[in-house]
Amino acid sequence: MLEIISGSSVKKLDADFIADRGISSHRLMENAAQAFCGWFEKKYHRNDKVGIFCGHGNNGGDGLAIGRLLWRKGYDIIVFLVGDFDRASADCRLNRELLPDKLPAITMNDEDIKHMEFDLNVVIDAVLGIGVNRPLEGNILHMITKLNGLSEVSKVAVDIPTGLPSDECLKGEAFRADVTVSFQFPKFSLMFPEHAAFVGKLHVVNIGIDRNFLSQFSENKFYLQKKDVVDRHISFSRFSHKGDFGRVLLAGGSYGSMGAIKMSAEAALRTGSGLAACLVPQCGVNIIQIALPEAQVLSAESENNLGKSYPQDSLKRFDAIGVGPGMGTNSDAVSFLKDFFTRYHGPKVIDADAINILAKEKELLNELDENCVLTPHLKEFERLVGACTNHKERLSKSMVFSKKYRCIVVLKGAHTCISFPDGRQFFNSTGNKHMATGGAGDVLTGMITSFLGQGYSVENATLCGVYQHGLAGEIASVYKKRGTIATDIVRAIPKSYLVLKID
Ligand SMILES: NC(=O)C1=CN([C@@H]2O[C@H](COP(=O)(O)OP(=O)(O)OC[C@H]3O[C@@H](n4cnc5c(N)ncnc54)[C@H](OP(=O)(O)O)[C@@H]3O)[C@@H](O)[C@H]2O)[C@H](O)CC1
Ligand SMILES: [K+]
Repeated sequence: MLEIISGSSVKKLDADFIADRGISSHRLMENAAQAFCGWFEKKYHRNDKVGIFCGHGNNGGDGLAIGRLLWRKGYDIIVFLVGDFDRASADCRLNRELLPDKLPAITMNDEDIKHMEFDLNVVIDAVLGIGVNRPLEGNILHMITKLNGLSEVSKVAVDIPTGLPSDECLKGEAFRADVTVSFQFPKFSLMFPEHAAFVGKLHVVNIGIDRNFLSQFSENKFYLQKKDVVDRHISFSRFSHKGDFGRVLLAGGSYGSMGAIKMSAEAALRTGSGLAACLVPQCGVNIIQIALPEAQVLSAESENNLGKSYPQDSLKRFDAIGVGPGMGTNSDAVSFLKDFFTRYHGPKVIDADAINILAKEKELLNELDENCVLTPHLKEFERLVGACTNHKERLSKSMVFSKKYRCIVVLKGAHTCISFPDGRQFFNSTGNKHMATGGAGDVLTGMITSFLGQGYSVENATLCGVYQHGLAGEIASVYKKRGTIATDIVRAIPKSYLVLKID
């Protein structure tokens, strides 16, 4: 499991690692540069014109080493020196000395920055890394603003885009990367949705600091990747029957919002549930039966919203229940939820309007069962806990909430964060902007509910559900791009199993 460690600890981590392994800091920088180049070579051609913008700290040192290595491999490289090289760090200075004489290196003063026309296909940003300690200004600000304005240029940030603090929210300007190649682990602030436009795609390369070593610096924050979920899946045998794959119920829907519960139930079936049923108000019965013939339908007595009268006794048939999608928040829906909380104490996912009801009726929070899963998007979460000034605050409040109510909070968004009551937070690595579409959350509810019904522990169900939902979104959007809709994500769930090599 890849740790996310705060930037303030990285200096100590580097120093301890170097001392422990008896290597030089220059060697570690060389490892970082090699790892970057290994990634770069797979993406870019030797006839691309590559400009590497280097500052005077170790991030600049990385950039200079990258320049040397790529130049040796035959890339067309120009190095631009941006910063105060009289104050260069030791490894930056050494890498500057190691630059081959024939490799052009141009010192940029403010006039050059203003007037220079860049004829480049690729810009590599190695001006500042995690050492940034104030908003950009002067030369560096002008340089970064100019680079951000270049069009039809591929922009790559080394470790972290220049200007982004590693653990805080951005104040001022930063480099807007298409891709950020971060060393060893993603820096915490790369997980913030406010920074998505600066980070671009995130890629993490290994620079040789092993997991065991990193774990000494653990801050209980983890980056959730493919290898972390594969072993969490249950294998079923050829003798498995419908019951083994779990019976789940999705409760919700209201007049005009029946699609939400249909998508949740369909997602549960595509995730592998042996049986999925929908509990809907009367107006939804025919809709669900026609739209999703594989689902059973249970009807509440009321016409347009779930209400207090519904087939209560049938709840015990289900191995897991997802509640909330399309449910509405009127008084009928509130009385349904209150009744449901008193009757069903099995594994459950609480989403959408069920969360909105919790936000309105705060005393209901005390009825939450230990280990229930809440899946708010950012707005729903703030309705629950109050307005937050930024994502860092949201993340800290979601941890506090999870500990207080002993529940699992899935804070949805780019790098969905899953908080567990023991203080661990997992940040998802899958998914993309094309998943920001109505109904995507209903699909996630169906998937997590399905895994709970299949007998996964709540931890495994949540981590597998979030990871695979993002993966299905990536698969769905390969050709559909911004035309991707939630049912495309549902249809891509089977293929996500193929990618994970799970049958
Ligand atoms: N394990 C790893 O991840 C490794 C990372 N490496 C790389 O090292 C950088 C971090 O290097 P560091 O030297 O600590 O920091 P920076 O390169 O980011 O630069 C720090 C210098 O920048 C000055 N500074 C800070 N803020 C500003 C600003 N807004 N404007 C101008 N200058 C600024 C600061 O000096 P001051 O005295 O002026 O405050 C520093 O001199 C990491 O990101 C990786 O890329 C290693 O290569 C290997 C291991
Ligand atoms: K950088």
